[in-house]
Amino acid sequence: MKYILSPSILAADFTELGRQIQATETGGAEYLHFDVMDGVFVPSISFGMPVLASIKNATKQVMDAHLMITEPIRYVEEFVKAGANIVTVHYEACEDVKATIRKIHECGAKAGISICPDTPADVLKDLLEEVEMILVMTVHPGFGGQKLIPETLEKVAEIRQMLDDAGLQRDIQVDGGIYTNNVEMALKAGANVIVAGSAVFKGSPLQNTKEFMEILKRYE
Ligand SMILES: O=C(CO)[C@@H](O)[C@H](O)COP(=O)(O)O
Repeated sequence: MKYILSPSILAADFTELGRQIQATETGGAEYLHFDVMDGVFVPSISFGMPVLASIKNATKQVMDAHLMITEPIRYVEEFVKAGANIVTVHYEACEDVKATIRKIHECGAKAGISICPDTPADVLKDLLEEVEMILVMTVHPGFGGQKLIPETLEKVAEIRQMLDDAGLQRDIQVDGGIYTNNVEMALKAGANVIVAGSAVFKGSPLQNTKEFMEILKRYE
């Protein structure tokens, strides 16, 4: 299994964005995470397609868009056009989850499905085969800089078991409150794609990325 770091630019210094993204790429982060918030599904508003479009040609990283928006099917095509290679939508935000996943694939992107901390893992049972990635939120979505909720990692283990039982190889992403001092808890539970915002962008993004990558390499 591949272990990947996906730095969330939500925590970046936007006056230094290009340089900071470059630093994470140099440090070994293969993905770049975009936390898109609409002020409806989550209480905060972040950024949208123009930000992805302006970054698209500035990095070779896989553009990993996490849509924390209501009825994301409405915007899938625009996010893929703006450069998203992976589009992750929330189970709780979709009226028709399967149609939304289909739309992502029709647009040419990989599909991820995400669940909030209070949503049980078994809602995903019929969806695991349909997606390339499952995102288990380790904080309540809406803001960066929160503390990881340890119980969410039990769901990571449960989903990895469900995947193994079904003979499926899928990525499991975790997002929220992940630092170098707790990332191994997530890796041991079965996650292999790590989102980190504050832990990467506060201080030196290059050094922080390298520290994460050293840990991830031990699990390869
Ligand atoms: O997606 C969200 C919140 O909705 C965040 O969890 C960020 O993507 C990660 O932020 P840190 O907790 O790493 O600062």
